Parts: sequence; C-alpha cells; structure tokens
Amino acid sequence: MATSFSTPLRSLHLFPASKTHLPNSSSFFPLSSKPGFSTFKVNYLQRSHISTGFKQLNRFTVKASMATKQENKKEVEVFNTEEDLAASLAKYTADLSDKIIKERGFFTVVVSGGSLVKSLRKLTEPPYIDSIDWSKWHVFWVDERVVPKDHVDSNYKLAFDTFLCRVPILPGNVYAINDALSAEAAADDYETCLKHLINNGVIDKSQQTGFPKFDLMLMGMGPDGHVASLFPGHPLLKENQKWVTHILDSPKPPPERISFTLPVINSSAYVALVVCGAGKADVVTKALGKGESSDLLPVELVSPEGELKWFLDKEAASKL
Ligand SMILES: O=C(O)[C@H](O)[C@@H](O)[C@H](O)[C@H](O)COP(=O)(O)O
Repeated sequence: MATSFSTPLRSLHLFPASKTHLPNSSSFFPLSSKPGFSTFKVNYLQRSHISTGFKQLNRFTVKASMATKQENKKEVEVFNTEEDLAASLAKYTADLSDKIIKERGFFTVVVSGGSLVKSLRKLTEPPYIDSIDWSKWHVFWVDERVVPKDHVDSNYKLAFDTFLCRVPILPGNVYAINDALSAEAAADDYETCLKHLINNGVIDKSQQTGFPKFDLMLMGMGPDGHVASLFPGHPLLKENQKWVTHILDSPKPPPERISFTLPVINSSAYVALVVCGAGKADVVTKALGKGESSDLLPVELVSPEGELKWFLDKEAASKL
C-alpha cells in the first residue's frame, strides 16, 4: 500500500504563487469487483523537450484566475504516451487516496465525462485494486448529461462501465444524478445531496469560501477550453452562489446538463486536469502562458484552493 504522498520525478513546471434527499439508491447499478492484471512502467518525456517547455513556460507566472484571483500551486507534467500518463495518474490518485483517508477517513472524488475516465483504468489493476481502501471512496460528477443513466451519453454510465464496475466502491457511495428530474431540478437535487453530505462530514467544507471542498477533482478539458459543462463565454461562468447549476444549451451535445460551478471547483483540495491530443494543443498553450489575454477560457479560471496538476501527453503539450 502506498504510504506517503510523493511528488513526481520530473515536472515541467512547479511553482507556488502566491429537496432533501440523496440520489435514489435504487437508481444505482450494482458494483462488482473485477480486477484486471497488468503492470506498467512510467516513461517521462525526454529532458530536451522538458527543458524547452520549461523555458517557455517560465516566461510567465500563473495567470489570472477569476475575479477572486487566488494563486495556488500549479504543476504541469508531460508524458510520452497516454499509457504513461494513465500510470502516473493512477499513482497520483492512489497516493492522495491513502493520504486523505488517513487524515479524514473519507476520500471524495469527483470525475468528469469524456476521455478522462478511460485514463483512470490503471486504478482497476494491481497494485491499486488491492491497495486502495475503496470503502472510503465517495464518487461524484463534476458534470452530468441529463439523460437516463443507461443512456450512451450518460457520464455515470461511462464511469460505471469503464471504472466503477471494476472496483469495490460501495454502491451507496456513488452519487449519480436523479435522472427522473428536469435539468434544473436535478441540479437542485444534487446540491441538496452535497449539503447533506457536508452535514454528515463526508464532504469537507472550505473554511475560505463555505463551498464544498472535494478532496480530488479529476477533469478533462474540451478543445474549446471548457471544463465540466462550463463553456467559453457562457453566463454560467459567473455563477457564484449556486453549487450545482444547469445548462439547457450546451454547445457540446447533449444540450441539457448539470454542472458544478466554478466556486465549487475552485474550493477543491486537489484538481487534476487530464488533457491528451494535438487538438487541444492550442488551448493548452493559451492556458499555460503563451501570450496574455483578458478573455480567459473556463480552464484558465480553474484555480483550486489546494493544488492544480496538469497531466498532458506530448501531443497536447506540443506547442508549449
Ligand atoms: O461530460 C462532458 O462532456 C465533460 O465532462 C466535459 O467537460 C469533458 O470532460 C470534456 O469535454 C473533455 O472531453 P474529452 O476528453 O473527451 O475531449
């Protein structure tokens, strides 16, 4: 079992800167333990590339993040392949799980949809399948499409089929949306669920903001710089009261979704942004400091109370 939280061997950049009910349990699919068997090896990007990237990144400091600009610890790591990235992401998550369960007895993990979920696959394999205390995990969605849970577009279904069905997380600790409700009602319902879990002590509360403080958010990023279901230029980016909001006109289908708001994302203890592919290289470059702009993309507004770590494959980092 991993016993300490370790920092990565080679980092591209590391700088400190400055309706009262839980989702219906009957709607959860049963979970089972089906560990796979494989080993992995982490290969970091060659030093020459790291140096180039470092020099370029070093020209800028952390960018403005929202109106309430809170400088945090940000780290960027680039991997030769998605396979290497997935191995490192698993270790990062397992180490945090170990550390935080020792500290608070629970581990609240929030996932997005998209390709991120597949990159969690190594957690379902040895050593993590055996070493992680899955009974302490509580799993949430940073955003969800408002479709039935068995629909091909459901983020719950994606996570269940890819990840959750392979690990022994307790079904009652998996917080899917109530898919019988409208988008607006599902968002309110989810927020009520979060309040209940804060009262129970499962979810931590940020002393700084009063918003829920999740232990770890694992998120992808769209090629337009969206995170969760917070899209560029959308008024939802300004929401600063609600914890969970809804959208009926998402530019990425399906149109109806619920999403955590930025203050919730930014109250997190740890956020991992997992980004792969050349199609995201321009946005990665904008977000990580090539050029200044007053027009900040949603991903540039991610600035958690705790630590932000970018996991990039070399294609996504190719323009840094
Ligand atoms: O449900 C969703 O659509 C998401 O949560 C969304 O924010 C996703 O994470 C990004 O669009 C990245 O998706 P890809 O990694 O598949 O590009």
